[in-house]
Amino acid sequence: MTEQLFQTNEEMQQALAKEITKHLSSAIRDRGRASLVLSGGSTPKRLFQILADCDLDWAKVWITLADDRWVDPDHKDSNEHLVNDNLLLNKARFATFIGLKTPADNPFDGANACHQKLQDIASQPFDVTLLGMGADGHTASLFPCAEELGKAVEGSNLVCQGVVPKTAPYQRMTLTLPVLLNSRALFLQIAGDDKKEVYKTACEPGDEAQMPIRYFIRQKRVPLQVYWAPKD
Ligand SMILES: O=C1O[C@H](COP(=O)(O)O)[C@@H](O)[C@H](O)[C@H]1O
Repeated sequence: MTEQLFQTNEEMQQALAKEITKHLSSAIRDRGRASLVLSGGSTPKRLFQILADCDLDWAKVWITLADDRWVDPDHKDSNEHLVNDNLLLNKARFATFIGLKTPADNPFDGANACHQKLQDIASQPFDVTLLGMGADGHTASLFPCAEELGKAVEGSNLVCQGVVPKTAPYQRMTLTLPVLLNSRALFLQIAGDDKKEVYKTACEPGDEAQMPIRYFIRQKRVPLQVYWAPKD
């Protein structure tokens, strides 16, 4: 695991964009294509805007989400909406985006169709996975105390799992822990002093199910690269 602390939020966003682009470029060079798994929330918006202008053969890049709220893709709280509005523009408009939302009424009914859509992503293991973290220690939509957490971290035949958080609004779809860890590079992007404290607590001993980010901090499969900066 590595930790990088930046003086400003912009420095972090620029550094992370450079690092992600480097991994995607190597993947394209070595395997002819690349895959990128993104998180939503407020923290990565600027990163997406920077990435949208990065020089990369975006037509060879497949993008999906670590999780999304089960709302229409044009809803203001949809992670798909965030990606559409901030990343899939300019140079990055040639990328192939596969969202998690389906027309089903809820993520449980939508799980099979979502699983099928994700089979189309052209490069697995994922080349880059970007995680965020909530104030309750959730990451992706692996929420503490959610009934579905056990299934989502143990994995099954499905790559995704419907979740009803007890600590946040909206039903969600999340990629499962084994699928998220099936990545060549894994980044955790967090901003603000409050999140730094949550992260410090997560690094201490304690139940993983209480702070699911611990599954990623403690695993040995792929080094977790932590990027932190003030909110600005
Ligand atoms: O609910 C979510 O929140 C987390 C963190 O969001 P932020 O606003 O604190 O940056 C995010 O990682 C996750 O993808 C999203 O669904």
